[in-house]
Amino acid sequence: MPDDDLTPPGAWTSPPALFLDFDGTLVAIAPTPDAVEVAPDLAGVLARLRARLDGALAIVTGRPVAAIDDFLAPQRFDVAGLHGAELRLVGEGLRARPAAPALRDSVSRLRAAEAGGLVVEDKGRSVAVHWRLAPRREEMARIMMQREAELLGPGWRLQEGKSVLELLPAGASKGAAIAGLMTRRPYAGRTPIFIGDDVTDEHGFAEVDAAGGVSVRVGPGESRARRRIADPAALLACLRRWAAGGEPPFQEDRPEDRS
Ligand SMILES: O=P(O)(O)OC[C@H]1O[C@H](O[C@H]2O[C@H](CO)[C@@H](O)[C@H](O)[C@H]2O)[C@H](O)[C@@H](O)[C@@H]1O
Repeated sequence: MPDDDLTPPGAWTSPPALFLDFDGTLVAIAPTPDAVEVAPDLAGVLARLRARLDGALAIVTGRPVAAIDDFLAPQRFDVAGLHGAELRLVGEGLRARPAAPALRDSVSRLRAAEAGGLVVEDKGRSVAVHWRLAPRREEMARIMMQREAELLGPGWRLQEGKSVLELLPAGASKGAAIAGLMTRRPYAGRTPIFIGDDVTDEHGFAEVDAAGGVSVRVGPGESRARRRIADPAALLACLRRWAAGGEPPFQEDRPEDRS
């Protein structure tokens, strides 16, 4: 995206609501899903930031809510999981449609075909096949997942990601998840900021742009996001400053906010 498309949004007209992706955004990409390294102060920084934002901070992720709870323990955050197919607000129970028995059959078939470094990630209400450790198996993974999508039918969709393809309930998207949260307290009436790094985050960028908010892409690559930040380490440094009482980032077109 050329620099002249990085339109400075100007000062916010209302206080911000912060929506954060997890993998590739709050933690660096790792070889496998369970190998990510969470900075020891990440959960504390997010908790302090949430207090500064009067509670208006949520994680919007492809991970299950339970995985985010584990990574950020003992803190609990509002989490839209599985690209929006799950929602759990702090102090409330998990909201999600019932797990689909047909997906169990898909997981079994995918596991039976799991070979040569492909990783099948069973997320309960969705399933992902990763080829990061076996790039030459990408085509095989795509064929397997396309077949499962056809078997499951129109209630399901495929989601592209970084060296991964996921099967999700068709209505789930990060844009819909952010739109839903923006109708609730304490998010309603605020300026939404969404920070993410991947194809699935483009739905979220579109949603916050349409709502007059701020879309921020972490790292390089084509994106509709209007702002850039170099990598998860740069973002964490920025969130630390904000949580510690510094000026909110992404209000002006500041060079340090861009890669
Ligand atoms: O929406 P996100 O929070 O960014 O989650 C998207 C997917 O992230 C994970 O996979 C990605 O990160 C892994 C760990 O770095 C990496 O090994 C993999 O190649 C990436 O695709 C996670 O495993 C998925 O469940 C999430 O949907």
